[in-house]
Amino acid sequence: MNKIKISAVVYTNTKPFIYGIQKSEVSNQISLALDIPADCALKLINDQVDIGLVPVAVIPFVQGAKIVGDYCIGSVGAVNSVFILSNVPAAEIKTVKLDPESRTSNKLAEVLLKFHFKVPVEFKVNQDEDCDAIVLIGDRTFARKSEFKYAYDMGEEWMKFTGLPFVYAAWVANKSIPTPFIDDFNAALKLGLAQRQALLKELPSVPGFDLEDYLMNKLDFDLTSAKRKALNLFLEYLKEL
Ligand SMILES: C=C(O[C@@H]1C=C(C(=O)O)C=C[C@H]1O)C(=O)O
Repeated sequence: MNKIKISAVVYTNTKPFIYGIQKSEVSNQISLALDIPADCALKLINDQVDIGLVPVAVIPFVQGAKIVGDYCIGSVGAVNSVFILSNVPAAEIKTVKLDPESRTSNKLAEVLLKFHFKVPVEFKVNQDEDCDAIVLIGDRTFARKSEFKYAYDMGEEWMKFTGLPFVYAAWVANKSIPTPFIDDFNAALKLGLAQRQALLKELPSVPGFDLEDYLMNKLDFDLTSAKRKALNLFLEYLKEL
């Protein structure tokens, strides 16, 4: 049988899922690549993979997109790895440099600055530009908050704005995948989440960053109905940008 091709996020936030997959039989049916989120998105859109842990902002661009399984990369309030970092308060931000590795959080920054902070801002993709603020996600944010006067945690700001949790990335298929595979895959994800303490013992510590709090408390992996509601609301806001 052909293997199911999967692209998953290379950051620490996805390690519980990878741990569960590697410890499960289903790994024999998978060809797994670890990519930055922007590349997970590209691979799923271009049909180079069958399933991706993709930034939710790209779901409208995936033909035949179907969310699979019961898990995601999400948070209920602060996530501690998705930031607008700045030396001026939000009200004074005029230019923001986007994170080339991100697709969701770049758009979340646009939504929050326009509808929550209500400041008109110019967004730059050129990494050489000098800006008032930057969007930064993933492991590159670990222990970097204190370098800036203001660190807006976008999970926390979204919660203040909408009263809802948030979904950054979801497992999305671009074609019909056999249900028995999805069931086994979902069970592997669940196993990995249940074994986060064992995983933490294997991960190198990060000075100035509480990895246990991040994986056990800040990240919230259950794709609940409140998170699905938040996802639909976020996709609606994207149409208003
Ligand atoms: C919580 C995070 O969620 C992520 C943010 C993403 C994005 O902004 O496009 C995509 C995948 C996730 O890795 C993070 O990377 O810190």
